[in-house]
Amino acid sequence: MERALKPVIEVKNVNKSFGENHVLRDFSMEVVPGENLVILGKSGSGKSVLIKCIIKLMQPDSGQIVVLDEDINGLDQEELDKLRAKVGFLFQSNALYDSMTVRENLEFPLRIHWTKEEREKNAESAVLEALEDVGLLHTVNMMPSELSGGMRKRIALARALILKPSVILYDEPTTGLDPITAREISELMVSMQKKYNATSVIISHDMNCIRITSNRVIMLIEGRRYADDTYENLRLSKDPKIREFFD
Ligand SMILES: Nc1ncnc2c1ncn2[C@@H]1O[C@H](COP(=O)(O)OP(=O)(O)OP(=O)(O)O)[C@@H](O)[C@H]1O
Repeated sequence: MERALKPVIEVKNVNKSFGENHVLRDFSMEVVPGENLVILGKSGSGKSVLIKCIIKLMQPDSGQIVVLDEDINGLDQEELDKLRAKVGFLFQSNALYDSMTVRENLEFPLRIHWTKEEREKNAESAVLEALEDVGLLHTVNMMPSELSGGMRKRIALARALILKPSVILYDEPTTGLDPITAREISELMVSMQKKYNATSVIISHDMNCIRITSNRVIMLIEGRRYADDTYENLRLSKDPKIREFFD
């Protein structure tokens, strides 16, 4: 019998509370190589808390998280930095530096994770390739303030991809965009996943984005994994809690 693919991310029995607010309740999931997994949940259901725990911007109260074979709880800062080079993160806010050009924004991860020699040799071609990937080569010397919301999102995506991560985490990638731009970004996410053969975890409640990007959807309700299925099967579900997202 063929062995199941080894998960890229394993979240095991994670709990996270803020005072009386029990956000994640014994939450577990596995993400396998090459899939685009969407975490769907209402506002305030704990999606961002989960993704922050995965990248160790936040500490769970209990449970275990393993990313690319590393139990992240046991990592020191240096090991964590190494792991983060393999995990791209697209923030909801884009988190671009307004005082830096597009080129400087894209060089930022290289400054953290590459040596001076590596940067001198490869930074320019990496920046240009990442910009070409997202169709914005001509913006290399522009400031983020000169770009539209959709363009800023593309630049943030280029920056998340520049180190060619094996895992990409997307926090509500289409929030705040008009429907046409949102669709373009969703399609770009799929083509980037194909080009780099990355594994993606996407937090979203944009049903169109989920339809375009997902291979599988986990529904987070009251801190638990309420459903775990394809978009199409969930769309056909008669469960009222699931229907709420589609109707
Ligand atoms: N640092 C924090 N301190 C206290 N409470 C927090 C903190 N971060 C998140 N929370 C709480 O955890 C719950 C889940 O928040 P989270 O941001 O994960 O929601 P979400 O599902 O991502 O929502 P949205 O779709 O609106 O972004 C909320 O009740 C929120 O108030």
